[in-house]
Amino acid sequence: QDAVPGVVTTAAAPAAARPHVVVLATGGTIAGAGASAMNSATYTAAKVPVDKLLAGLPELSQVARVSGEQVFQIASESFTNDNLLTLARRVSQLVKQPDVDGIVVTHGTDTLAETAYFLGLTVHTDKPIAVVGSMRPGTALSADGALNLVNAVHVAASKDARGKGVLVTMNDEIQTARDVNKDVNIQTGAFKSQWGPLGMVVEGRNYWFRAPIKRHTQQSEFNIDTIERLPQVDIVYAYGNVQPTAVQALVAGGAKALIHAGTGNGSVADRMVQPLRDAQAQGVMIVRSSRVPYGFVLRNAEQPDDKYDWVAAHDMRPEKARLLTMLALARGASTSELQRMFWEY
Ligand SMILES: NC(=O)C[C@H](N)C(=O)O
Repeated sequence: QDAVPGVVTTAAAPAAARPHVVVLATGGTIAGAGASAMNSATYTAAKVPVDKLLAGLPELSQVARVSGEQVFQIASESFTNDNLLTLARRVSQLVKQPDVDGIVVTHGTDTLAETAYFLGLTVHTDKPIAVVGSMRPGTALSADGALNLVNAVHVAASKDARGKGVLVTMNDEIQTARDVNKDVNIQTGAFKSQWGPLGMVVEGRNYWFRAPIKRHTQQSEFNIDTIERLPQVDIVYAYGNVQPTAVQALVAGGAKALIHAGTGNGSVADRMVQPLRDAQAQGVMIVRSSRVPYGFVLRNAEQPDDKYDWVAAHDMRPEKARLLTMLALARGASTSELQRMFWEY
């Protein structure tokens, strides 16, 4: 292939010189199987073991030396904090090995963006980490997992992906873990970022158009190697006629912080303000995010954050705000430190 400035392909390298990529499999639809080829949405996730997934893709050997590890075999809606810690610790161990050049994590798409963001916040490396899933099981017509996985291995094997943090490779796009979210619950073009993808991966070449600006991996103040536990942080959802029942139950259940998924610009219903302040009086940090997927929550707009000592989650979706807040609390961060983190990560 002709050289293209800023573009790297690994496809032509001799076998011994090919980069070593470890595929850590966690389950999801990319390891799913349905009853018939017509079942694109009705199937069982987390069925196919990683060895079988890799054996079904001889194309991978053109891209990298690939080894697989089955870390979990679960649908990603069932991911827990313990799963996050176990996975991040394994990634952190592997990236320290000189014989490992990049990591791929195969994952269900439901919480893929959360795990990818968590890895980007906690694993210190400049080696590429590509998180990938599929919207259709491998048994379906036009299954998307095979190409998504080949693309992920290619990105993880690429020198030009180094230092860009954790990347998500779905539907030929390369997205930064921080910005990407699952925004469509059916269809292969499900992952979107309101700030746009970083680039595309097409036929074994990466095409980059931008780079992440926020702190991640090597510049992160969080480090999985020193995190023992994650404190309980929960989410309360806003809607018409909302009542304080959920807030009170979550506080009673031991929440150390609550992410309020408000309406509009992180708005809080008048009858919810006092219950949230009562929770705060019991030591629970309050973070204002929004159930609206795009835009961002402005500090002191809609609610007086300075006066109440509340934190604005900026453009973080509630579920990602939960992850940053857990990591902040694990470090004993104050509300002003957590606010700084929302601007920086
Ligand atoms: N497409 C998928 O992977 C969805 C599945 N529920 C999962 O997250 O495991």
